[in-house]
Amino acid sequence: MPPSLPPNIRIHHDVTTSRSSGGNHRSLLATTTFQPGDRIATFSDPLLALPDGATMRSACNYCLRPASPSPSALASASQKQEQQKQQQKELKACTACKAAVYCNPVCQRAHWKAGHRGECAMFKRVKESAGQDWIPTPVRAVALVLMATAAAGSEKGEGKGKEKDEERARRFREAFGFDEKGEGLEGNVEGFKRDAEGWRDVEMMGTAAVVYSGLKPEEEVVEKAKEVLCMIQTNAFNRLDPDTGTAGIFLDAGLAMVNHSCVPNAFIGFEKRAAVLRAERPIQEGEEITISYIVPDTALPKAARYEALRQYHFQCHCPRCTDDLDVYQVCQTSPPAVIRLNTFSLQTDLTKLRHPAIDTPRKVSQSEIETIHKQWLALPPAASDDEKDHLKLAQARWALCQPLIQAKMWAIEPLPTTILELATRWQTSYHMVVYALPLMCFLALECDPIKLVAPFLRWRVKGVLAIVKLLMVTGEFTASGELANRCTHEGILGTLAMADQVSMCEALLRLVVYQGGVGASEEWEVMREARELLADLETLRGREQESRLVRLWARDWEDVEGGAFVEEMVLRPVRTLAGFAVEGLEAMVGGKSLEG
Ligand SMILES: C[S@@+](CC[C@H](N)C(=O)[O-])C[C@H]1O[C@@H](n2cnc3c(N)ncnc32)[C@H](O)[C@@H]1O
Repeated sequence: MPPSLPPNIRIHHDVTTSRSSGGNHRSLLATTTFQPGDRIATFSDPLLALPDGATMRSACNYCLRPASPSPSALASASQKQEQQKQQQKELKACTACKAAVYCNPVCQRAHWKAGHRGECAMFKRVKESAGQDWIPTPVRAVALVLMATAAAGSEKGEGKGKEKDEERARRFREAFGFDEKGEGLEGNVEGFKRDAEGWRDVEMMGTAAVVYSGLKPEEEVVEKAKEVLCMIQTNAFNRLDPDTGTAGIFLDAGLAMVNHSCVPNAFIGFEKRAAVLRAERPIQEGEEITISYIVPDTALPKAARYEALRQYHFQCHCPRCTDDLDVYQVCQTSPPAVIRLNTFSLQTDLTKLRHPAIDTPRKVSQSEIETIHKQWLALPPAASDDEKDHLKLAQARWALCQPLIQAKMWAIEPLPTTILELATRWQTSYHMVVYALPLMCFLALECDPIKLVAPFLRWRVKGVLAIVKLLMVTGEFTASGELANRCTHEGILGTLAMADQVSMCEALLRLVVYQGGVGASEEWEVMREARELLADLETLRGREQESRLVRLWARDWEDVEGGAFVEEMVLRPVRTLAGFAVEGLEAMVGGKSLEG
């Protein structure tokens, strides 16, 4: 039986492409039309939804919500540690196994029924035998499947609980193809076997799952465990979002039918125990729905994308791979409907997205880009966490990126990552924090809109929030007269002195709330933070007129009065600040004098 699906999508079974021929085999098709940002389907009853080992004690093991406050994107390492301690206090551990934690008794009861009953005994066994109070997530996932399917046939239990267990076991058997009737999820077992080292891991984890489950490690059971593991590795989605502290795996047999493309028309977001599939581009009725399996690596050059896709064992033949297009070319050929959405973003110059200002005679070829990326990856990491060692690494990276810099190919990796990593470090540095602001503005204008054309994508929304947080810092420095001690660059000082930093923050926060609402949900940490900051700003007196104009713009981007205000007071200073980024970088990591 095919997996049950939410409305608006169907599974297409392509009998002409068998698994062995490397084709897509099954795919997900739209049964109606979707516009960018539309919610295509919600998958709220997954086969498996687990936090990963590292977040097992800082996120509810049922609804997967990290305890609040989640470590913010800009928190320092020590702040993050403190926040994590706080999180652990908020979550109550299962009194029996002390391994799984929950945000409330409702989640705990639900998880008991969803498989923790069997798992609880397993955690206790592992603790007693190996002194270990956690289990690697893939092993935990396989053990859950094995225990549920083994227990279902037993005589134990009765009533509703037993019925539920039987139902879970039936869904697992169908999904993993334990019944003769149907084929299960794609496992690419032969592909996994070809990678000797990877296969050793599969063997080890499969065997561990059998032993931890309390089953006899007979050959047949271990073989089954290895196959289940390959299916999980191939079909489960990683819920990783380092900024909001969420991580783990999510497996739904229906969603698992969605294939990969490096120019996807859809994307997935996670909301507690559900996955939401949304349109990134317009999708026609009958069209295949594709996502990127390798977010955020989709923007990398081809060789790096292939490396990231290795665990899926297929050769990508999407239009981008076939013609080896770079991110500028993908952006230029994006549907007008997606480009137009940037009217409500920081990069409102749509012509720039269509015709980037690359220095054509200096344009760097794809093979040169591949070489730069490879050399960049091969650079030794910073020798220590010391500022000086990080600066050395940044200098080496900046030097490697010179051809891209000369050609003004700002959005080509590894240049944006080089800038972002510096900006992220500078955000928490006493001396450099103000200089992080132009860098973040530059990324939001010159890199992110090219790499991710739809402005509602989470990465872009997060970039806008990062600017707000830096503006709040510089706003405080301005108010306390501290700004000149932290920054000597006259351009930055002048721009900030002239700017209405509060209106800038309000406008950017309204952008975050709008675009975050399209591409994510109210539950998203970034949205929660933005709403809180906005509420704080709304209490400020004496700026009713500015706030009215910002709200006019946020309600209708084409509003003449509101639009003119935001252009002058918000977008222009953001562009001016972004304009100082490259000279600042040249001075800090390129060895050129700022005065020069
Ligand atoms: C999550 S499953 C997707 C559903 C799968 N096509 C099936 O029939 O079960 C992932 C697997 O599908 C195949 N696949 C996904 N995207 C593909 C693509 N663009 N080209 C070829 N195969 C693809 C690969 O075998 C991959 O490991």
